Amino acid sequence: MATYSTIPQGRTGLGLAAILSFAAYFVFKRYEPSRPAPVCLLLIGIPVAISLSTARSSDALAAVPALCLVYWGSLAGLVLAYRISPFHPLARYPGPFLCKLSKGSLAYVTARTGRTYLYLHQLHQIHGDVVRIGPNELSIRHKDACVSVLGQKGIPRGPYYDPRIQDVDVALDGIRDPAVHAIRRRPWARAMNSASMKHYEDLICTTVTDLVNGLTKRLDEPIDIAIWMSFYGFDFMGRMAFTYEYGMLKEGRDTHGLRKMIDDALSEVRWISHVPWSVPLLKLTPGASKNWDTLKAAGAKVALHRASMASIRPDLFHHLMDEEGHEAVKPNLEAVAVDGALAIVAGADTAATTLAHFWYLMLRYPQYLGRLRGEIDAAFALDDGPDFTKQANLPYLNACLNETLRLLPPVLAGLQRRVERGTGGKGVGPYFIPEDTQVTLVAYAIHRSSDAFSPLPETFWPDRWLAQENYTLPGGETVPAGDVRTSREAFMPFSMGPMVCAGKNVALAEIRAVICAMVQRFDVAVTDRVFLDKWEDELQECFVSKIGHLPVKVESRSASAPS
Ligand code: HEM
Repeated sequence: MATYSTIPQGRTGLGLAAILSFAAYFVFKRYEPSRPAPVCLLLIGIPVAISLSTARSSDALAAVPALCLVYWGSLAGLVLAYRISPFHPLARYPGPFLCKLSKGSLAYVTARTGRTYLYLHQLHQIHGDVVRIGPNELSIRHKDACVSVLGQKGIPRGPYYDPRIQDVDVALDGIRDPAVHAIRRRPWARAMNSASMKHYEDLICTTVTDLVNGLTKRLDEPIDIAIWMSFYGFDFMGRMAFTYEYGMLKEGRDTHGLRKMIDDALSEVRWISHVPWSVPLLKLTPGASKNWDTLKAAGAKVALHRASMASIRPDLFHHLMDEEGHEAVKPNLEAVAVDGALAIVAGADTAATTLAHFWYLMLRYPQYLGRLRGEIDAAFALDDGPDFTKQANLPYLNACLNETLRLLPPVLAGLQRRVERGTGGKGVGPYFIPEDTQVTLVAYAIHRSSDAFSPLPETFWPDRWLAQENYTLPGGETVPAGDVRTSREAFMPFSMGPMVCAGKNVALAEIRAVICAMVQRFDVAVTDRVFLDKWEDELQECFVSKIGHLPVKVESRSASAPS
């Protein structure tokens, strides 16, 4: 019996499919279509059209599978062969074979383990400062790359940010076009000016008092300090962003289930930034982004609640809604609601993670706490309210905080930029990056590179941030200043340049205030060292971090405390 491939029209059809797959390949390469309509047209429309036009009408349907197989097979073959060929512009860079073939490989690592930051760090240890982590993507660890990639004259965001494009509007952190981003960033700049900061400082004081009261009520009881730090982060952000009371510190529990909601939502979609073209498929799959939708709705609900109130005081919402009328075009509420949800995740979660990491490191290396406590005691009497300027200038406090953010930055990996087509390429540190290439900077790996931070780049050693003539290493050995390298230009926990964290100053102020208040009043003792041992093993990356539990006992500060 004649099959489709043995009849003359069939052979014509298969030949046509192979030829048109070449054409489709060039269309994909040149225009990178990502919308469902053109993608479906190119992937399904063409083989179906060939079968309809070449098969006898009675065979047309039966011919579709054979044509699709030939068409897709030759298209995939072309794409993969080019990606590993010596003609590819990134051919000379080392990296895992599967990563060169597809970003699906990194998406898989992220989905399965959440430890992409560690995987990329290890790749850099094997291959050096530049690793090919995708068909068109390089991860660069060189200390001089950060400013050229992220700085004022840096590179626009890459497709990693595309999944953040929401149904209604895109949050600030998902905007890739630098001009559009600059417009949307203006209200954030007003929201973070010095007048606004004064207002937030009052809110920090109130929230720190709630934290101290909450902990005082639970003295000597086992508590999870990581959870308490997130109560603080959420209570503060609720007040600061929306004049909203989450009331977690007062009640001593996650009143809105936010911690779990964020963990579930971000774990569910963490892989998707590596394969942003799959967003439309995800949207078509019922329940695939259920937790993410729940989180968005929770953020929007608080924003809409705030919208129902009059302009009462200069919270973040007041600026984002432009209640003072600075902008010619009034912002729409949906966009502000999306930015509000962003503020809760980007603001509350990151600050809480930093504080949890700080306590983990202090419990693991208690030798540093005494010196920190001595500095804080000398600067403030216990009853003094927080002096934000003084706190910002305490050298050892800032050294401990920087060292925490260096070793365990809340955004562990994932700052991606793209050298756009038509730019002719870009010099990044000592490298030339061809156009059409994505560049990823992994804070976790850069911060642990010995070119940027030495000696002991993997060790918690706050002294590296202090200006000294001689340094005593953790092991007791003394080294001259010339042997200590601390590359501030490679320190990027908040990113840098035009897309630097919009809440950096407020985050630092709220974190320092908590550390000062707690270190002066309490001793924190770990109840089970197993949790200290597990802490870094349980750390996962979901753009922000997913952290574990840290059970401790908080005690009233004893006279015998180290000082
Ligand atoms: C320790 C705490 C924090 C850390 C480590 C942190 C870190 C970061 C990082 C790495 C980015 C990505 C920038 C990029 O894509 O290049 C970012 C963006 C952002 N952060 Fe933070 N953040 C913190 C706290 C906060 C707080 C408290 C707020 C709000 C009050 C906030 C609001 C934002 C916003 C709005 C963006 C998007 C900026 C833009 O696209 O222009 N962050 N943050």
